[in-house]
Amino acid sequence: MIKAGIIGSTGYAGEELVRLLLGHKDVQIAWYGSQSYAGKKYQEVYRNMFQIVDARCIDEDLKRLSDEADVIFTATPQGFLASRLSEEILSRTKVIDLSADFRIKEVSVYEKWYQVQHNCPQFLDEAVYGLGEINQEKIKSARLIANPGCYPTCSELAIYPLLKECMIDKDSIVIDAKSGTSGAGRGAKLDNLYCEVNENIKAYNVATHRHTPEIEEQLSLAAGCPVSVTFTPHLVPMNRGILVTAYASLAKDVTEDEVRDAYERFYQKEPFIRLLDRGICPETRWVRGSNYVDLNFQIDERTGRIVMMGALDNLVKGAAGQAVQNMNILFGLPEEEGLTMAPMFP
Ligand SMILES: NC(=O)C1=CN([C@@H]2O[C@H](COP(=O)(O)OP(=O)(O)OC[C@H]3O[C@@H](n4cnc5c(N)ncnc54)[C@H](OP(=O)(O)O)[C@@H]3O)[C@@H](O)[C@H]2O)C=CC1
Ligand SMILES: CC(=O)N[C@@H](CCC(=O)OP(=O)(O)O)C(=O)O
Repeated sequence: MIKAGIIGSTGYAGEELVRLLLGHKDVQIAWYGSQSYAGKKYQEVYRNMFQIVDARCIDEDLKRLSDEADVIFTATPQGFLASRLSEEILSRTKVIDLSADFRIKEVSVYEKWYQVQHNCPQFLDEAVYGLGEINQEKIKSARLIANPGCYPTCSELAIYPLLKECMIDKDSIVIDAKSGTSGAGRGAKLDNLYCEVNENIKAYNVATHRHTPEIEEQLSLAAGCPVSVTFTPHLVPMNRGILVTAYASLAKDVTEDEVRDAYERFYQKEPFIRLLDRGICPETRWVRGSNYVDLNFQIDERTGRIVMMGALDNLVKGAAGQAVQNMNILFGLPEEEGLTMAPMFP
């Protein structure tokens, strides 16, 4: 049995981790970390866990907790892990971080976009970007995994094969993305009140969203040279889900079959990527509660552009599901273990 500890178990991403790990046959949750609910029963924080989880939340030092877990998930705000990680911790346990602390290799880029000081730059080189579809081999032997962001996961998976195959002009990429409100976490914020979100859709953090450098770094690795993108997120009135619609100019004459071949070649062995049938657009409702990413594309012959589309559940493939997928790869388990649930509907 793998003993797992969760710091930030009371947040939305943390709770989704709890839900998934409870259904994982090779995992036992060793402790439920929380600052504000320390001493309280987890089932009192999340009533869906009534008669399922009897444990109380604990607020303990990460170093001490690392003795009691084979893997620690940190589902905590930006800066938390980077201010506590040490060689001692990494020599005792694997760490899968759901925050952005170790996703971006350049400290100055991280500090500029996240507006926090990075307190642990010595582990940035070692951290592996946990996108299993692209970095599976590196993940296998990692000690520290930087779980990708929700928007970046969807954007990168939709665009990656076509950039890698030089089918699109790297300077022409525009990403329009939409997210449900759980993407903003459980903490009380004015912008996320029912009346602010319901019956509304808005763009936010236009040209300044902190996921931009993460997407650019990963797409640059695919292209083999610097790539910059225009990334615009939108908040939509639903609980879960991310929809990406990305546009780029075609770099050469390609047919629909050639583009489809590229996606199929890249993702043929990937259990969580579903390339939809021709003409079917991804929809968030068809992936909800699952670790699937639905992808498709459409060539616009008239403008010489291609539209690349993706949908995922931000709390599953965009956060906790991807973290469990990474844990499976790290511990040599089948990648799908504990993640084979079908999407829920309605
Ligand atoms: N929501 C999403 O869709 C996604 C989230 N993420 C990332 O996952 C992380 C968690 O996000 P999310 O669950 O949405 O956020 P929430 O605000 O819902 O939860 C944050 C969690 O962090 C804990 N926490 C806050 N401050 C501290 C602290 N100083 N020390 C220890 N624990 C602390 C809180 O615990 P408590 O209050 O009990 O102490 C809570 O459990 C973030 O880094 C986020 O960016 C990544 C991808 C998608
Ligand atoms: C709707 C909403 O507010 N979404 C969040 C998603 C951020 C997130 O999940 O944080 P990571 O950087 O750890 O991926 C946002 O736009 O900030």
